[in-house]
Amino acid sequence: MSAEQSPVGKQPTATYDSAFLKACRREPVPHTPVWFMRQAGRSLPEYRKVREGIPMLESCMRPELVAEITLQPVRRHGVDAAIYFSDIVVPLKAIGIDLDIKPGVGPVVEKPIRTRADLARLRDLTPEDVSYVTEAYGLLTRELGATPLIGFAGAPFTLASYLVEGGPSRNHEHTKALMYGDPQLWADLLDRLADITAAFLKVQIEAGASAVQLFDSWVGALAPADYRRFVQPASRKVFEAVAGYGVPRIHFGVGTGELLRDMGEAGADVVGVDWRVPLDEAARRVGPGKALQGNLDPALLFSTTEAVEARTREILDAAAGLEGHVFNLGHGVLPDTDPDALSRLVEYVHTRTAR
Ligand SMILES: Cc1c2[nH]c(c1CCC(=O)O)Cc1[nH]c(c(CCC(=O)O)c1C)Cc1[nH]c(c(CCC(=O)O)c1C)Cc1[nH]c(c(C)c1CCC(=O)O)C2
Repeated sequence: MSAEQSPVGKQPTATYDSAFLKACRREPVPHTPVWFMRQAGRSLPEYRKVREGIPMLESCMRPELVAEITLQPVRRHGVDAAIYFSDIVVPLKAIGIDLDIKPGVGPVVEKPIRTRADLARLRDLTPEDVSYVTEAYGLLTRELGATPLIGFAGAPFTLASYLVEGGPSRNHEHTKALMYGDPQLWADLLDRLADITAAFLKVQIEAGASAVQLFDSWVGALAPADYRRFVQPASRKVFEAVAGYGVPRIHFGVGTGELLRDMGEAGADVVGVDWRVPLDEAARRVGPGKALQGNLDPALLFSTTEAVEARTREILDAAAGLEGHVFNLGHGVLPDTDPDALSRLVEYVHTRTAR
């Protein structure tokens, strides 16, 4: 399929032919593409500077600021893709859920969603609710040239966890109580969230996202049979809703070694892997027809350059037989990471894999 025939029709041929999108499509690449989850913000001093005095959610609603923060890691590290600067709770805020992102804590929901009556608070998302997103994508696609821009959303389970718990949770007790105790209400909640998430991804693709990643960060808390029964139908609904656009769909979660096949089967083209499962083993678990993304332990970046490079070589060796590989960390960049360690890593992967 050529760029001109691309169902989205907006992305330039050079973007379509980028190493990142080729790897996602399992085509031959000039070098292994690299980007980092949570590359925008967090460890960069230039990020802290532009964010000074501006609350997180407010910064997500200012198109010029969003564009600047999204571009910072591309300029600094030379990564092969940009990820749109936002947060997984932005679409929930946009439909009027009373939540905030507390520094050092994460998303906090004033009145958690736990009853059937609460479901009514989850109304449909329209493009007008997130017009600032469309505007920021417009600025970004002009600036980025051939560098693809990844759109993203939180998956229904991970969003439900924040909504039901009222904030970050280690054990997801309220979430699981609802899931096992009232399976019909749970299914209806996840279905609502699937519609909101799908609508939010559509806005991003129509505004110029070249790929999308669905973050199910906390779904590793579930056993495979429960994942298939309680979560997979909603995640599948999201992936199916955007299938027609033809942009690669990436799916990622932490601690999901036992769920990799099921998460792929939910409808992903690329399966994200954390550092607990080697990529060759992950490929056996996922099965044919999908690319993999991963999987350097983000904490390793606090070690020596030699240690980072030795482990990176092991990852690239394990990935050598894959149909497609996008190099990434096994979870997001940690806030105290030395930005130079990230730049060196990009350079190292590019040099090692140049063909
Ligand atoms: C679970 C999750 C969240 N948000 C996100 C996930 C999935 C990825 C993952 O598993 O890490 C996704 C996310 N959040 C943010 C991005 C930006 C784009 C990127 O660089 O990847 C992305 C992709 C910005 C952010 N999201 C948040 C910040 C920090 C807010 C601040 O600066 O005050 C940023 C830059 C806040 C946030 N938002 C969330 C948490 C747990 C926290 C607090 C912890 C933290 O500080 O990182 C929820």
